[in-house]
Amino acid sequence: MSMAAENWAGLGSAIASLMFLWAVVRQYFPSHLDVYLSTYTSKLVGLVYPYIEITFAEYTGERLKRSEAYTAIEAYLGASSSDRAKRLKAETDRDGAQLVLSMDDYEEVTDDFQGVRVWWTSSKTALQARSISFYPAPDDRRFYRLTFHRRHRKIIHGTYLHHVMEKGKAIGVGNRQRKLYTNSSNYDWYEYKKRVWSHVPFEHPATFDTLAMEPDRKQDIIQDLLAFRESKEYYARIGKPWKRGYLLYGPPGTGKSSMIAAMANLLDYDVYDLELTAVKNNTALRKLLIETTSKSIIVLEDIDCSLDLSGKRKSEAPSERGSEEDKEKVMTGKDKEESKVTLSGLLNFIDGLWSACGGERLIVFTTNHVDKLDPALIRRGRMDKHIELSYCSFEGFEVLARNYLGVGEHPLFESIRGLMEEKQITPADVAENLMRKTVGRDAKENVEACLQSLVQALKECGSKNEVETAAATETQEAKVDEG
Ligand SMILES: Nc1ncnc2c1ncn2[C@@H]1O[C@H](COP(=O)(O)OP(=O)(O)OP(=O)(O)O)[C@@H](O)[C@H]1O
Ligand SMILES: [Mg+2]
Repeated sequence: MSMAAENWAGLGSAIASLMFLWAVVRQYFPSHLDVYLSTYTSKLVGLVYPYIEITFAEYTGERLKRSEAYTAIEAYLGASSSDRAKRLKAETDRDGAQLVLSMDDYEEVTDDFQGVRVWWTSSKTALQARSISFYPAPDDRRFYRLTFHRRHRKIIHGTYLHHVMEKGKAIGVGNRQRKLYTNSSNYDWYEYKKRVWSHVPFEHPATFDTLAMEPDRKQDIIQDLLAFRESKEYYARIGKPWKRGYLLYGPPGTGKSSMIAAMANLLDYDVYDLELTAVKNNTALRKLLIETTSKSIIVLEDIDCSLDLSGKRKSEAPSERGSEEDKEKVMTGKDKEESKVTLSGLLNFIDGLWSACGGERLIVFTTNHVDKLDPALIRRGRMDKHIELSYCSFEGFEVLARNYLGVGEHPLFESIRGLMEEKQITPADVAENLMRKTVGRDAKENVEACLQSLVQALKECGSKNEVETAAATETQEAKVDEG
């Protein structure tokens, strides 16, 4: 089969050369005859050349977006051809973090699938010089061409192409460098459009193992996240967009941001850090959401500070289902100049009205003052899981001691347990005390010094009762002021 196929392929290229000659000659024909001629030539070629070709161009349509099919084929061929193709090209990925191999231009590789042989070639056509354009364009149009015998048409259309896409996408996901996106406006000249998100590689090292938290709660969150990731069919069946909202609340330094990084590392997701105060209005907010990709966590940190979302809507707008106008009115408060994102805009954002474009997104809010948020914002269905991150417990301390000092027990642990029961200290403060004190000191001495410093810090901390009384007085005073 292979020899015969090679012969046919040779014949194919001879015919292609003839066609090229023909194309040159044809220019001198009157145009109405030209249409007939092209139809008959393709029919003639079809009779003697039993191969079918499919072309996958790198850019389609308005050339704004790289074709997904092309990217998947590139990854598929890159992985499967690297030991077969004679010429490969190596490029660093966009962040320069790793080398990606792919077939060089004009290279051909064969692929066998369920007993069927196909040929892939990579090629490019040079673009004609453009008139002066605002956006610089690349000089070439690249494409992959798949050639196969027409008797295999069914298997190629039915299963092979699907196999290539699935495999290519999986390889692409495995290869990718995860990213941390932020919403600042900048132009990306190479993608010919204004990008709403800019990104850097995401390299936060926090994991659930390094997070100080009670083991049961930690396990519960991990299970919840993993279940979410595997629930594509489930969400489709119950008719909900495949997304889940998390509200993380608690005092500063209790690990909210660290937990988000741990979530991203656990699920292998990208992170979109949405700075709400930099978003001009609801339309801009929608655009941002549309531009997010799946397998990502969209984070809104310190939501109580980002906007005046402090439950005013409740007192001014009579019901949660108040008219759109009511909602708009309330949120465009004092900061008109800075951001005109309204509460209803934000609610729509969360409800995923605009997330028709694929699923698998987590939305995470963090706040220090959960009581200040509008209940509509954090009701179940919007923020499905509420997680309180609080002062460090002894169990939390044990995690930190293992991480920072590599010790699971020590004579000082007992007094630390006692102190922790009555004092309030944040995990951030505990962590700070457990940081290595001096370089070169012997490990045992260092452990001792760190734990002593923690004991000292605990002694200086406010006791739980004192802190609670102070907080209550503060709230009381605030209420009197408002009154
Ligand atoms: N639960 C925790 N487990 C491990 N480390 C923690 C934890 N909480 C805080 N830390 C340490 O303290 C530092 C600050 O924590 P983080 O930024 O996560 O706090 P936060 O809750 O987001 O605070 P803020 O409300 O001010 O944003 C982290 O770099 C981390 O090292
Ligand atoms: Mg934080």
